[in-house]
Amino acid sequence: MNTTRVQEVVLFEESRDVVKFMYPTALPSRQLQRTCPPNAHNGHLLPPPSSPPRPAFEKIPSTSIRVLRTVSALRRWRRPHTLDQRTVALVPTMGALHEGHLSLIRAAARDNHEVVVSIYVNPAQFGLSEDLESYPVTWATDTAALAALDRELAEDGANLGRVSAVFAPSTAEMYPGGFPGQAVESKGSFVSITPVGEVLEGASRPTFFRGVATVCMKLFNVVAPERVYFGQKDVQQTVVIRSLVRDFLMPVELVVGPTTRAADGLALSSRNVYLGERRRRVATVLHRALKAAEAAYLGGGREREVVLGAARRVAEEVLAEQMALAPEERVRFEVDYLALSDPTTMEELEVVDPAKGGILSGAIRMLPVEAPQEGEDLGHSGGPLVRLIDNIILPPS
Ligand SMILES: Nc1ncnc2c1ncn2[C@@H]1O[C@H](COP(=O)(O)OP(=O)(O)OP(=O)(O)O)[C@@H](O)[C@H]1O
Ligand SMILES: CC(C)(CO)[C@@H](O)C(=O)[O-]
Ligand code: BAL
Repeated sequence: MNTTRVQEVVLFEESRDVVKFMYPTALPSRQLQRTCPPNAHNGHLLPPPSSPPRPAFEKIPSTSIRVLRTVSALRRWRRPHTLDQRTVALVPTMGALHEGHLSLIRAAARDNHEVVVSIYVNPAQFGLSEDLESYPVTWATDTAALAALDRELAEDGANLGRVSAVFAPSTAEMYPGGFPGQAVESKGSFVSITPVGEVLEGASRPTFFRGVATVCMKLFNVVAPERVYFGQKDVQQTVVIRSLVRDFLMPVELVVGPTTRAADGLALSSRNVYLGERRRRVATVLHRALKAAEAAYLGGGREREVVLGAARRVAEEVLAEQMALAPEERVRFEVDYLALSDPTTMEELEVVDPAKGGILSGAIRMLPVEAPQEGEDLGHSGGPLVRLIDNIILPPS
């Protein structure tokens, strides 16, 4: 077999995009010269002077953060980092960025040379009757937040990297086979992670984890990150992603960041913008209920009824208080579920094994306000039904 060593020749270099071509060094130098176009100089190939200027790369203004909109542009951007052994982290998001997202990006920048933030509202994870059409899209404020965060990261010498790129593909890029089905029975190329994707959030949103696993598989394939960063706020999603990575032998490390909360305990979430002022005040009920369950566990409770009973009582008390108010003041909500689960499978537990710990989680539906008042802030999109989730980890003792 002919074993030839290769030499890298930089074809062109713009900003951080370097495209390298491989030439066999075993070729005699005259042959090597003939292989190269006539504008080659000292091994570097320069564009001919008459060639039209290449379009500038799209960047977030006043930053070096690249905006990449196609799979091929992302792969082109990625290639030199593989050759240079620079670690790449991916923080997948659906935009409408808040401090929770920024905390994940900070964690990614601490330990990786390059950080890619994806902003993509993935239709496949929205059920047919869910809020795909009204999901907040806030590109201008998102890019401003990333620019400000990038400046902050640059000033902190402890970080290995900064925000390198935003991947903001279209649905045609992400689903080349056509718009993905949102119905349970839709056909298409989907990744299903069961049984963990079928319980709790998966039971309430039957296409949700199929859509999440499918889009994350695509994002991981395109970005080829060494590490991916997800938030504990969506705890079942982290369990699904852990299974995806394990079962499809994906060479990526999953890092889970803690839930960022508002001062009153409400978990930050892009969907909080739907709440409006009246419902925002009551939306802490889920966190308060889970805290009561946590206190029951820390006080020695181990049985499901003891732990979850404490959470249910809080939810019932808050609802009773609200229902005692006039329709123009009150806030109605429904508890979708409160659960005590195994931390690795999300299977519901009858009794917590303190050596393993558990996950307390829940979802509530905040119903649209009754009797809206003149000028009342009803929230984004007129204040539709909002489904909120939250969780607390019961650590092993
Ligand atoms: N409060 C938070 N703290 C830490 N991470 C979070 C928080 N909220 C969201 N994340 C994480 O950010 C990533 C992107 O989430 P996403 O863009 O769906 O935001 P979101 O606020 O969860 O939106 P939604 O309201 O649609 O659930 C996910 O890994 C998610 O877990
Ligand atoms: C992981 C994710 C970006 C996939 O669309 C989404 O589910 C989210 O934002 O949590
Ligand atoms: N944060 C999870 C995305 C979703 O609820 O669709």
